[in-house]
Amino acid sequence: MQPKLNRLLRALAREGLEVTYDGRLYSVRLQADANAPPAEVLLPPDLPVEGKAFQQLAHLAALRHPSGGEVLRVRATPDFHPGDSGVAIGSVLHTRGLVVPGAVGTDINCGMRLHVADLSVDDFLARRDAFVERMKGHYFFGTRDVAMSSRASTALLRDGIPGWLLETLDAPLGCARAADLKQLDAEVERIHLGGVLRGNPDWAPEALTREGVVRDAGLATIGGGNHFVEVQRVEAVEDRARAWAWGVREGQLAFMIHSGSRDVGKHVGVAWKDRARKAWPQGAPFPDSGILPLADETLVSQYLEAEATAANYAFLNRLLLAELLRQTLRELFGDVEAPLVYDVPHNITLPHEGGFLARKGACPAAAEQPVIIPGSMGATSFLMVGCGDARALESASHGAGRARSRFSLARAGADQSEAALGLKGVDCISLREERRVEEAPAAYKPIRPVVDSQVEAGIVREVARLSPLLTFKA
Ligand SMILES: Nc1nc2c(ncn2[C@@H]2O[C@H](COP(=O)(O)O)[C@@H](O)[C@H]2O)c(=O)[nH]1
Ligand SMILES: [Mn+2]
Ligand SMILES: [Mn+2]
Repeated sequence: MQPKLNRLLRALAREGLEVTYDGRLYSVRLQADANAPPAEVLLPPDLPVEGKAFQQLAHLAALRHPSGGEVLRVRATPDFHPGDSGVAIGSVLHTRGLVVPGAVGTDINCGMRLHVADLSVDDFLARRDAFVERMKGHYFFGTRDVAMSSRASTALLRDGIPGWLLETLDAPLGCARAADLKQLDAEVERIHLGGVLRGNPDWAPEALTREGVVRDAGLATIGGGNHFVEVQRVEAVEDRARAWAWGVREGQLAFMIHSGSRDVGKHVGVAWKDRARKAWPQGAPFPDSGILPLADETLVSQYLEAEATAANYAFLNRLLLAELLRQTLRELFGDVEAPLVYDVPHNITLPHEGGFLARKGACPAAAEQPVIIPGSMGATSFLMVGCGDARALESASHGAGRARSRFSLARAGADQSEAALGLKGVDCISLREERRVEEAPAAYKPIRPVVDSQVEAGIVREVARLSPLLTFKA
């Protein structure tokens, strides 16, 4: 065993974790809790890991509620790294009789959306500057028009994209032309879960359902940090039959969108963190991790409804980010279609085998399902297909995963040269200069071993590779 790995295992043991590693899969448990199910992490030996992420995962597996319910299994994907709110990114949690709002967090239904367009890179680059200026207007300067009626907004929060479409087809309100809405209708089946979870507008900020026209709750905005909209080229196709069926061909332009539920997710996530604390049985000690499950049946179903409400909002947020892009393509390049390949959430709780599966930064990877795995703004991204691997809880990584913190990259004295940050040739469009540094390719793990380890484990298969041309970061 490598000395570095030995050191890590010894350090984890000193911190109270029981850890084994077979060169592929870690098994982690709190020494103090032999009854908790061991959490598994799929991680090749050459990828960086932080002890803190193992701590967070072991605590997640050891969660219990005094009134009952249980954690059945915990698994983590190879993009696994520590999370800011106590739950490691890449965690997948299978429970029965309880749900854990913190295991999804506040960016409910953060997810990836992929479109392709029959436009050559040369034609696109010839008008790159005009494209960038228009998209900056849409994404950064709020010149967009995404107002919608409170009726449409209420329908969205309750019935997702199909509900929103039904209302909007009657009264488009400038956010999409009637012809575009027909296309959106045809594309609903390429949104995970058909773009709908059963929500309830009462859980959303009040301004969204008040009579009149809703103008802003972060709708059609990318959001900060590692969220992005990226123009890519379909570099290579590995599975030609499947790519063909999904409308993907080598040489096409692609558009990848990474964003979530903006103000609505925050509203729901923060409110339920508070509720979980208030609902914790009096006198019972709080878990060391500070992560609180809900076990009361009514609270569980109310939380899931609130989460669904925010998830519906996120589906529309990504859809509108894509609509602004398609509109701009048409303005600049004529009748270019940019059909949807797939839209998939990676922060969400869904029913699973009589219980619940909460993913925080993990992509659903059921058999035959498209899986989107971005690398970084300087690395390859992947379109994969899921294999439905039960051991991996039908989940794949949702990216490469952070290897270095924003702080370590941006701190005074850090080498911020293009070469050190991997920024050579990267076209990053942002109003904040610090984003280029914080989000540089060097911030992320190498994507190849992340993807290969999952192919070898039978979790996903490769369909196509996408290389970045330019990336919008807010
Ligand atoms: N293709 C790009 N991928 C990127 C970029 N910035 C981040 N990333 C990848 O996305 C995931 C997102 O992680 P999340 O935890 O915020 O959901 C991350 O692990 C990176 O691999 C980018 O600009 N382009
Ligand atoms: Mn997010
Ligand atoms: Mn995300």
